[in-house]
Amino acid sequence: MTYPIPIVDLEQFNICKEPEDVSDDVQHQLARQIIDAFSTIGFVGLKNYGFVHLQLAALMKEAKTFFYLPETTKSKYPYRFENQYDRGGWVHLEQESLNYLARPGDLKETFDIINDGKVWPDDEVPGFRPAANEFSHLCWTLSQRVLLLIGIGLGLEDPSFLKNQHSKDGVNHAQTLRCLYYPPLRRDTVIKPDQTRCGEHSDYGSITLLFQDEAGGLELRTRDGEFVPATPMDGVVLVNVGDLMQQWTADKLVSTIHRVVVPETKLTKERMSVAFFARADYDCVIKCLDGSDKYEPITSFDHLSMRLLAAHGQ
Ligand SMILES: O=C(O)CCC(=O)C(=O)O
Ligand SMILES: [Fe+2]
Repeated sequence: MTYPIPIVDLEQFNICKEPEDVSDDVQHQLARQIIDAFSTIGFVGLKNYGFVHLQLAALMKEAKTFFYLPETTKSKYPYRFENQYDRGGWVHLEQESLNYLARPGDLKETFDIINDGKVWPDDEVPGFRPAANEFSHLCWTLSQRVLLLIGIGLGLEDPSFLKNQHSKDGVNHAQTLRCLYYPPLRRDTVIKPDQTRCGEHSDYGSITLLFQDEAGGLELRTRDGEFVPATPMDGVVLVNVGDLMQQWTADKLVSTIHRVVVPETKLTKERMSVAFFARADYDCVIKCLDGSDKYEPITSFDHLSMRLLAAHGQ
């Protein structure tokens, strides 16, 4: 089977290059490729995007050190969603169902980081915070590049409009870095009906950058309704459209359902991934860019709150 996701080479416009040094032709060509992918399958694979896997390996190592800690230690850092300024932390196994129609919960643990988090396991894993902050910064920079290409590709009057709604910091910034750990399953583990590593869902925000290790298991649903594997490729980051971007573009760009299945073999292999969710600033009102009223305007914060509460069974 051919790989279901188009791969785009970002070498000429990677994050080490200044946009003003890159010709309009190159930018428009890349923008077209991104829009083609985002308006059909909803995912693109980027290679040569400008940072190496050293930083990813460093973050995964620190995150694993955290996930390997005893439950009693990890529960000192529980996931909270108090308000827009105070959320993040550790989600335990089976706590969250990304497919919120299916309970029981997903066979995964996560650690979410927002606003440099208030909750950090600095005593136990001192290298986690610096590795995550460095990685988050690189991801934000890359997400800005992709948002600029979307603005160019959509022919917006101000091509920077979308990227300028995604601040790096400040009270309204909403970017989240999530480390996901899928523990090994024992041969005698009872997997409950409908239970999987990560339930089928579409992402909530604007775009997601997804870095996977080599374990595999990610699948996405094509327009024919069939799930196909999105096997990890060395040096490729997957970028996909979230629901709020679909709404913003009045369905020109599409968010695609995906999931992580329990492998049929190698059950005892662990899996790790890192997702960076680029979300519009909390106070940004999302109104259809084409001027239509296809969707009611909603703030980025209201949309996110609704989706997070559903995933946590509330
Ligand atoms: O772990 C993965 O590969 C997918 C995670 C995911 O889809 C998500 O967190 O939204
Ligand atoms: Fe996802």
